[in-house]
Amino acid sequence: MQLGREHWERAFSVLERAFSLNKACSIKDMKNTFQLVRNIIPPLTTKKHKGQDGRIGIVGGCQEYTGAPYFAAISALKVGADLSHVFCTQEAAPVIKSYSPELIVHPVLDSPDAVQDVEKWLPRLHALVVGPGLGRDDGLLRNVKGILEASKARDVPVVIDADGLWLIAEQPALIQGYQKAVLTPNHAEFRRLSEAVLRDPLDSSDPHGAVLRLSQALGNVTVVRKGERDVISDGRQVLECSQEGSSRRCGGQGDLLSGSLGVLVHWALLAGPEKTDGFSPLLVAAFGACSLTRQCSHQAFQKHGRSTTTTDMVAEVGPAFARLFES
Ligand SMILES: NC(=O)C1=CN([C@@H]2O[C@H](COP(=O)(O)OP(=O)(O)OC[C@H]3O[C@@H](n4cnc5c(N)ncnc54)[C@H](O)[C@@H]3O)[C@@H](O)[C@H]2O)[C@@H](O)CC1
Ligand SMILES: Nc1ncnc2c1ncn2[C@@H]1O[C@H](COP(=O)(O)OP(=O)(O)OP(=O)(O)O)[C@@H](O)[C@H]1O
Ligand SMILES: [Mg+2]
Repeated sequence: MQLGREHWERAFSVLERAFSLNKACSIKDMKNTFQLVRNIIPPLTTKKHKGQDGRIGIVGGCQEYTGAPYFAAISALKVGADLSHVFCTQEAAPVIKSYSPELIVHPVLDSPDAVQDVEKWLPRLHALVVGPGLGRDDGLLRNVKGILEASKARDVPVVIDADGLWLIAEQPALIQGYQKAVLTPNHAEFRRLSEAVLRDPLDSSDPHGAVLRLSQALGNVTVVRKGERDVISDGRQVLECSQEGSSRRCGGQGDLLSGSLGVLVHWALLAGPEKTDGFSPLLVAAFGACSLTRQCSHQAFQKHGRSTTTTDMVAEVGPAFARLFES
């Protein structure tokens, strides 16, 4: 299909808004970063079997929070994963199952055998997203510590979000130097993490530097600081994503981001650095998830305005993905 001038002008302005690398970057660089995300997306063919495009696990879901793991898990499927597992507490499981028949739900997180119960699934999972709706119960966090250690031992990529970041702020050594980890803190989580790791009050005058320093202090773990602009760093490079989103700040948008990122991390690592042109695959995956989440927010807000909720954004994942990465 021939794309018209208007399409390219619109795409160009999206790219301009969406990308900057350490403040200095050319238009070519901007186009390239979206192109790098496109490069990691596996083609849809008739030759694949179920599971090949992603088997993602979400660790979270407790008495108080059932929406967060649902949003993360359903977003992973909508981005293009084949199977999405949720490992949650016993009482959260029937609730999460009832939201969607598409999710595989394991009521194991508060069992005495939680670590073994999750560990036996690890060889079949491509990435874990740890934290959405986990809560801060000491017993659950002890189990999650064991799950993280088992994931590292098996080289499983992990995205750590929400209450998973509470655990990392308490015990940064758990993730120190693990090259297949991405942390996705919001405003409060970033402050907590940064002050715990760097043992200094957060310098709010230098948002790029603050993310760079945290990533370096954690041994080049990739950090995505969400906010008005998302700042992403692997301790070597800094990317900023300011794709147009919306002014709605309803809960759950970060869960959509972390679930999407679980899939993109798997795709990026599978594609390898030759497809990401010298950028770390995890940086490219993170840029993809940030721009996708913000585009979902933008599209949902255009339809629903102030009443926009995360469910409306989930419905936009397919169209937003196609618009950003497949047009
Ligand atoms: N439907 C659900 O089940 C949801 C559950 N959630 C879960 O709720 C738990 C707690 O997550 P929270 O994100 O509330 O974490 P926290 O309990 O650390 O709270 C963060 C606080 O920071 C404030 N804040 C956020 N952005 C700010 C900014 N820019 N400036 C100043 N203050 C700011 C928020 O109002 C909130 O009070 C997690 O397990 C999370 O996954 C959320 O994901 C939202 C949806
Ligand atoms: N002020 C803002 N303007 C535009 N987009 C924003 C703003 N703050 C956050 N976002 C976007 O909203 C999404 C979620 O970020 P947020 O900081 O709300 O995460 P969160 O608090 O973890 O969400 P959740 O409620 O799922 O836990 C990200 O894509 C981020 O880019
Ligand atoms: Mg969150």
